[in-house]
Amino acid sequence: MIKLDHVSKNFGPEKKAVNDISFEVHPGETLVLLGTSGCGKTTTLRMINRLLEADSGHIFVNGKEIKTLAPELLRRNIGYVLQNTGLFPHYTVSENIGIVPALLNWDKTRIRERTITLMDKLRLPAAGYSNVYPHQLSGGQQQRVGLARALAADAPVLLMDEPFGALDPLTRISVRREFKALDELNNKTIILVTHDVEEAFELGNRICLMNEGRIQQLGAPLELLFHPANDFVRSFLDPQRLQLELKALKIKDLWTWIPDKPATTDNARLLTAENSCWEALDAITSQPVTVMHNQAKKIIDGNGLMEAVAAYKQ
Ligand SMILES: Nc1ncnc2c1ncn2[C@@H]1O[C@H](COP(=O)(O)OP(=O)(O)OP(=O)(O)O)[C@@H](O)[C@H]1O
Repeated sequence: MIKLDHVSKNFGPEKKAVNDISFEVHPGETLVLLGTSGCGKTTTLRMINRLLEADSGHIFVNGKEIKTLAPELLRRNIGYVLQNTGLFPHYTVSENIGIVPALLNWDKTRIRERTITLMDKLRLPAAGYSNVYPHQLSGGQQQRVGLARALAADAPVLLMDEPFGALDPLTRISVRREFKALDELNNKTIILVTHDVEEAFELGNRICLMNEGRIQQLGAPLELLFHPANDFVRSFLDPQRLQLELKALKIKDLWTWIPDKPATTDNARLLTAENSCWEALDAITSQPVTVMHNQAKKIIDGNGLMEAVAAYKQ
C-alpha cells in the first residue's frame, strides 16, 4: 500500500534528516514511527503526502510513484492529522470537518450526513457542537474534530503526526482508547508518528524505531522487545521494559508455560487468550481468571502468569 525505497532528505549540508530509509506498510496495517526528537519521523511522514519532497529514493502509494501524481490528487487518498490539529479558527466544527468533502464537490446533504455520523462516533453530538468554534472546545475535543476531519472523505490512508501529543496524560489515554475502538479505522492503512513508547506499543501493528535519520529496527512490538536489533533499541525500551512486555505479551503467547491450576467454583471471570498479560493481571486482582484457548481451559493466577512470563523470556 505504501512503500519507501531508499529515501533520503537533507535540509542543509551537514547531516541528513532522513538517511536512506526503506519500508513497506501493508493495507490495513498501523505502522508507528517512533524515536527521539529530531530523528526524522515528521520529515518521513511529510514526504509521503508531498508536503516535503524527497531528495532521493522512491515513494509509492497504492503502487503509484507519488512523484508522478499531482499533490492534490495524492492527498485525496490520504487523511492527515496534526498534533496541533490545524483546525481553521474561523470555521465551525462542522465546517472544519466538511472541508475535504466540499473540495471533492460532495453535495451539501451528503456532507451534512457524513459530518453528523462522524461527530456522533467521536462523541461530539452534532446538536451540541456543530456550530461551535474550535476555541470553544477542550484540547481533547479539538483533537477529535481533527480526526473527524481527516476521516471525512474516507481516504484509505491516514498519516498522523503526534495526534495525541498536545493532550494531558489522562485525556491522552482516554482519547487513545476511543481511537483504538473506532470502527472507521478498521481497514485504514495508518502511519502514526509518536515519541511516546507506550503509545507506539499500544497502537502499532509494527513499530519503526528511528535514530538520527536511520531505521534502527522495524518489527512487531514483541520483536523489538525480545529480539532487539542493537543496543540502541534495547536501551530505548529499557525504562519501560516490564510494562511494555506485559502489554505486548498475550496470554496465548505464554500458554505453554502457564501452569494448570485446579478449578474452583469462584473462577468465574472469563478472559480470552487474545487478552494481554497486563489485562489479565488487572482482572486477576483478588481471584484467578479462566481462559479458554484452542478448546483447552486454564485457571490462571498472578503468580502463575508471572512465572510464565519469566519462562518465556529465557
Ligand atoms: N524545514 C526544516 N528546515 C531545516 N531543518 C529541518 C526542517 N525540518 C526538520 N529539520 C531538521 O531535520 C531533522 C529531523 O526533523 P523531524 O521534524 O523530522 O524530526 P522528528 O523525529 O519528527 O522530531 P520531533 O519529534 O521533535 O518532531 C531535525 O534535525 C530537524 O531540525
